[in-house]
Amino acid sequence: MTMTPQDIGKATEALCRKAPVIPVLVIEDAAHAVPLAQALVAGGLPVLEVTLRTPVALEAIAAMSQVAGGIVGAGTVLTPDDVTAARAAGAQFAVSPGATDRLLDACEAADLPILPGAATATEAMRLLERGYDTLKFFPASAIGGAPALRALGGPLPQLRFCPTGGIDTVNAPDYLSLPNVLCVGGSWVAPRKLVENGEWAAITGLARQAAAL
Ligand SMILES: O=C(O)C(=O)C[C@H](O)[C@H](O)COP(=O)(O)O
Repeated sequence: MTMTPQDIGKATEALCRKAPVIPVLVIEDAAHAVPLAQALVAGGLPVLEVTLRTPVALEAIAAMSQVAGGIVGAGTVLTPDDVTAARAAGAQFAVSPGATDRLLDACEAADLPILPGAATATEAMRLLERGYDTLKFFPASAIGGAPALRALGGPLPQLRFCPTGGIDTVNAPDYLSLPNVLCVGGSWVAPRKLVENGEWAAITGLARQAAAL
């Protein structure tokens, strides 16, 4: 089977509409995976992105995929090999800071919906030309934040975004109020210290706050 970019856009848009925030997770200890996923899902954030930036990321994706109510994807997906590995671990979607044709070919062939990253009008236009209309805007705050994304929506109103990078509870509403934003991504709902200390109830509290944005 091969997913079309249009199928992928429908799938990622549905994921982005499930909650206002997709937690971006950097997991250092596989034992944290399940309780962390349970804590976030309990707080109302079902869609979870595990970055492929640590040695245990794939193991964490596999474990978290068993958590009821969770939809687990892989972040920092850069290459076709990452796509194969993420798929095999049970990831239901992929997120990339950017996009290459090789990466998109691999996701389409593997039936793995992807949120490809764009930071400029040209990058967004290239993705749109290929059929992708639901994108990640990265690194959101550093490239102009909500005003930049609002400005892109002028000439490119058909694109929808999940901005990520430097977003927190304070600036998230600026993004979420834009017509071209479906949800935001961010690591603030799972701070390293709380995860290390196993403070799952506190993480559920942060998730609840994020889910209400
Ligand atoms: O690794 C990736 O592909 C990413 O997705 C990068 C993340 O979007 C940022 O690391 C978000 O991090 P914060 O700025 O801490 O919220």
